[in-house]
Amino acid sequence: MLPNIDFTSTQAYKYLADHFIDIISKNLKDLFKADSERFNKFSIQFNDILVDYSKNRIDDETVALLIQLAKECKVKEAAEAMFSGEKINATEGRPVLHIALRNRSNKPIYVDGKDVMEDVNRVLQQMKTFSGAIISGEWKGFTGKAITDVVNIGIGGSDLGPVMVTEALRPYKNHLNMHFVSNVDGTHIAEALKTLNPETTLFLIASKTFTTQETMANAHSARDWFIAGGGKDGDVAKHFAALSTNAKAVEAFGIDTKNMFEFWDWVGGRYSLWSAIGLSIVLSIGYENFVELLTGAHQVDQHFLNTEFEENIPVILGLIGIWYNNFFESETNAILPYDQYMHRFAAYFQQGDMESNGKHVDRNGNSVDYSTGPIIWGEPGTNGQHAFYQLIHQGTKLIPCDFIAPAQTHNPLGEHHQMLLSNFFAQTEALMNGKTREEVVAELKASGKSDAEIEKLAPFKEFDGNRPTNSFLVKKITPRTLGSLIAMYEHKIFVQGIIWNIYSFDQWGVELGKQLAGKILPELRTGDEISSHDSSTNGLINQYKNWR
Ligand SMILES: O=P(O)(O)OC[C@H]1O[C@H](O)[C@@H](O)[C@@H](O)[C@@H]1O
Repeated sequence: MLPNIDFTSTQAYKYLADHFIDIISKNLKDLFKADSERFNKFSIQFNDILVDYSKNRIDDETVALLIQLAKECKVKEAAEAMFSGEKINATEGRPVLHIALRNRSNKPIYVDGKDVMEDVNRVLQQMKTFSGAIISGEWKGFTGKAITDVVNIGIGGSDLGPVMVTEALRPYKNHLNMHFVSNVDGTHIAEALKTLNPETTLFLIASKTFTTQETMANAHSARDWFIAGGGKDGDVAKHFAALSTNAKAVEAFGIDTKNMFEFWDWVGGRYSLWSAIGLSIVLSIGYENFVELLTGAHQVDQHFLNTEFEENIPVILGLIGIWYNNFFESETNAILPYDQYMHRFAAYFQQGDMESNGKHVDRNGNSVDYSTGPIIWGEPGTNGQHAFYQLIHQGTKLIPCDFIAPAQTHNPLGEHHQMLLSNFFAQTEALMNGKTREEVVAELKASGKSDAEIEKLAPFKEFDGNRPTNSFLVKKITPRTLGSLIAMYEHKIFVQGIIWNIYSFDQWGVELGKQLAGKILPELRTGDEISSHDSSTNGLINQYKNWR
């Protein structure tokens, strides 16, 4: 059972509310000046990842009170409930066990009396054998040629994780060309198929439920293309595999269940890249590297479960997020990787975080009167600097930012990497220090401006600073460090969901739109004028019919 505590009625929350008044008047710059140990105190190194959270609007007391909050909200007990296979996803009646998928210790984890590790290891072995045959070229297509291209057809959790990881780990990839098709917009699959040859293409139909409209439509179009390209029904087994929890639907689609890579209802879609859904990752970087990814995540799982809160990265990150969300009332959180290969990292955690904690009903079924999950967004640096950083530096909104950068690049090229990292360090420093009126004036004077000009310009060139950031300095982006980074964010989201007293592992909010689209589709099939909706929806549908 998960704890069920209103965090706003805890002692710690009350103390934090008082303490907040004290903190808002403090400037980060001064906090650094006042404490030479600040960086040492507020940074944690975990293997090859250094997490520096010292540039946050916190002091010793803030951290102590936030930790008290986590304790009062029984975060540790909740983590233990998750790790031991309790059905903590109560609205779906399921355990939450992505940690089992990367449980490299193989310590048994029981669900309804059965050790799930047997199933996990069986499917991992199946992925190893299959990927080995495809990568080596031993597996032949219907005309006897080896596979050259792999198309993962899936959406949401069955797409974003595999895309993010295969992109982030491109330096580890083999000769296979990877393609990802998610959107039901026919353009997505049409463009992907343009360059492909049915004789050498393998499709992975990735869907936990195997009922998702977008994925099924794309899968059927892929199958039609395959048949039109000379494949026979009997050849489908050589070119289609399914990654799913729904064996019946896989069979009904015509995919041999021998080519089905199973996972289980205790794996949430947005936490599934560690499962059979990761087959495209395995095909792209090889099984050994996939195991490294799992290992990196497993190490963080152990860290999260066993480390005191003071040194516990996901707990600290989660608490700092709550500090901004519920006291500073910041609404968003930017994720800014200074690594081109990580360009889908923010998109991945848009689903990871917003689908998990974008909930306004607490675990008692009541509407909450406090703010929950933040809006997650971001783009890789330095591109973001030339687009939206203006608002982060000088806008009216407080935007806590996560900066992520590798110390070593996979592409040493002249001074590129040093330039990139100089921007990373400079941005976090600038956001903290800002630029005072005196500094602006001195600079303008030095450039020869008149006093009148200086007076006019100075307000626009001033930066308040005091803008918070977390810095993640990673020795190098490898399968292992990436696995660790992802797991840190996953558990951060967990910590926050526990404190907000919401259910982080269901996603009822995606249902309504799906249901309505299901009702509207038949209306679009006819030429009749539609009048069954509100006037806006009717008007749009009828104009669409006029124009199509
Ligand atoms: O893997 P599936 O079943 O196709 O679901 C794909 C996606 O569908 C919905 O949008 C949600 O339930 C997501 O969490 C899920 O990732």
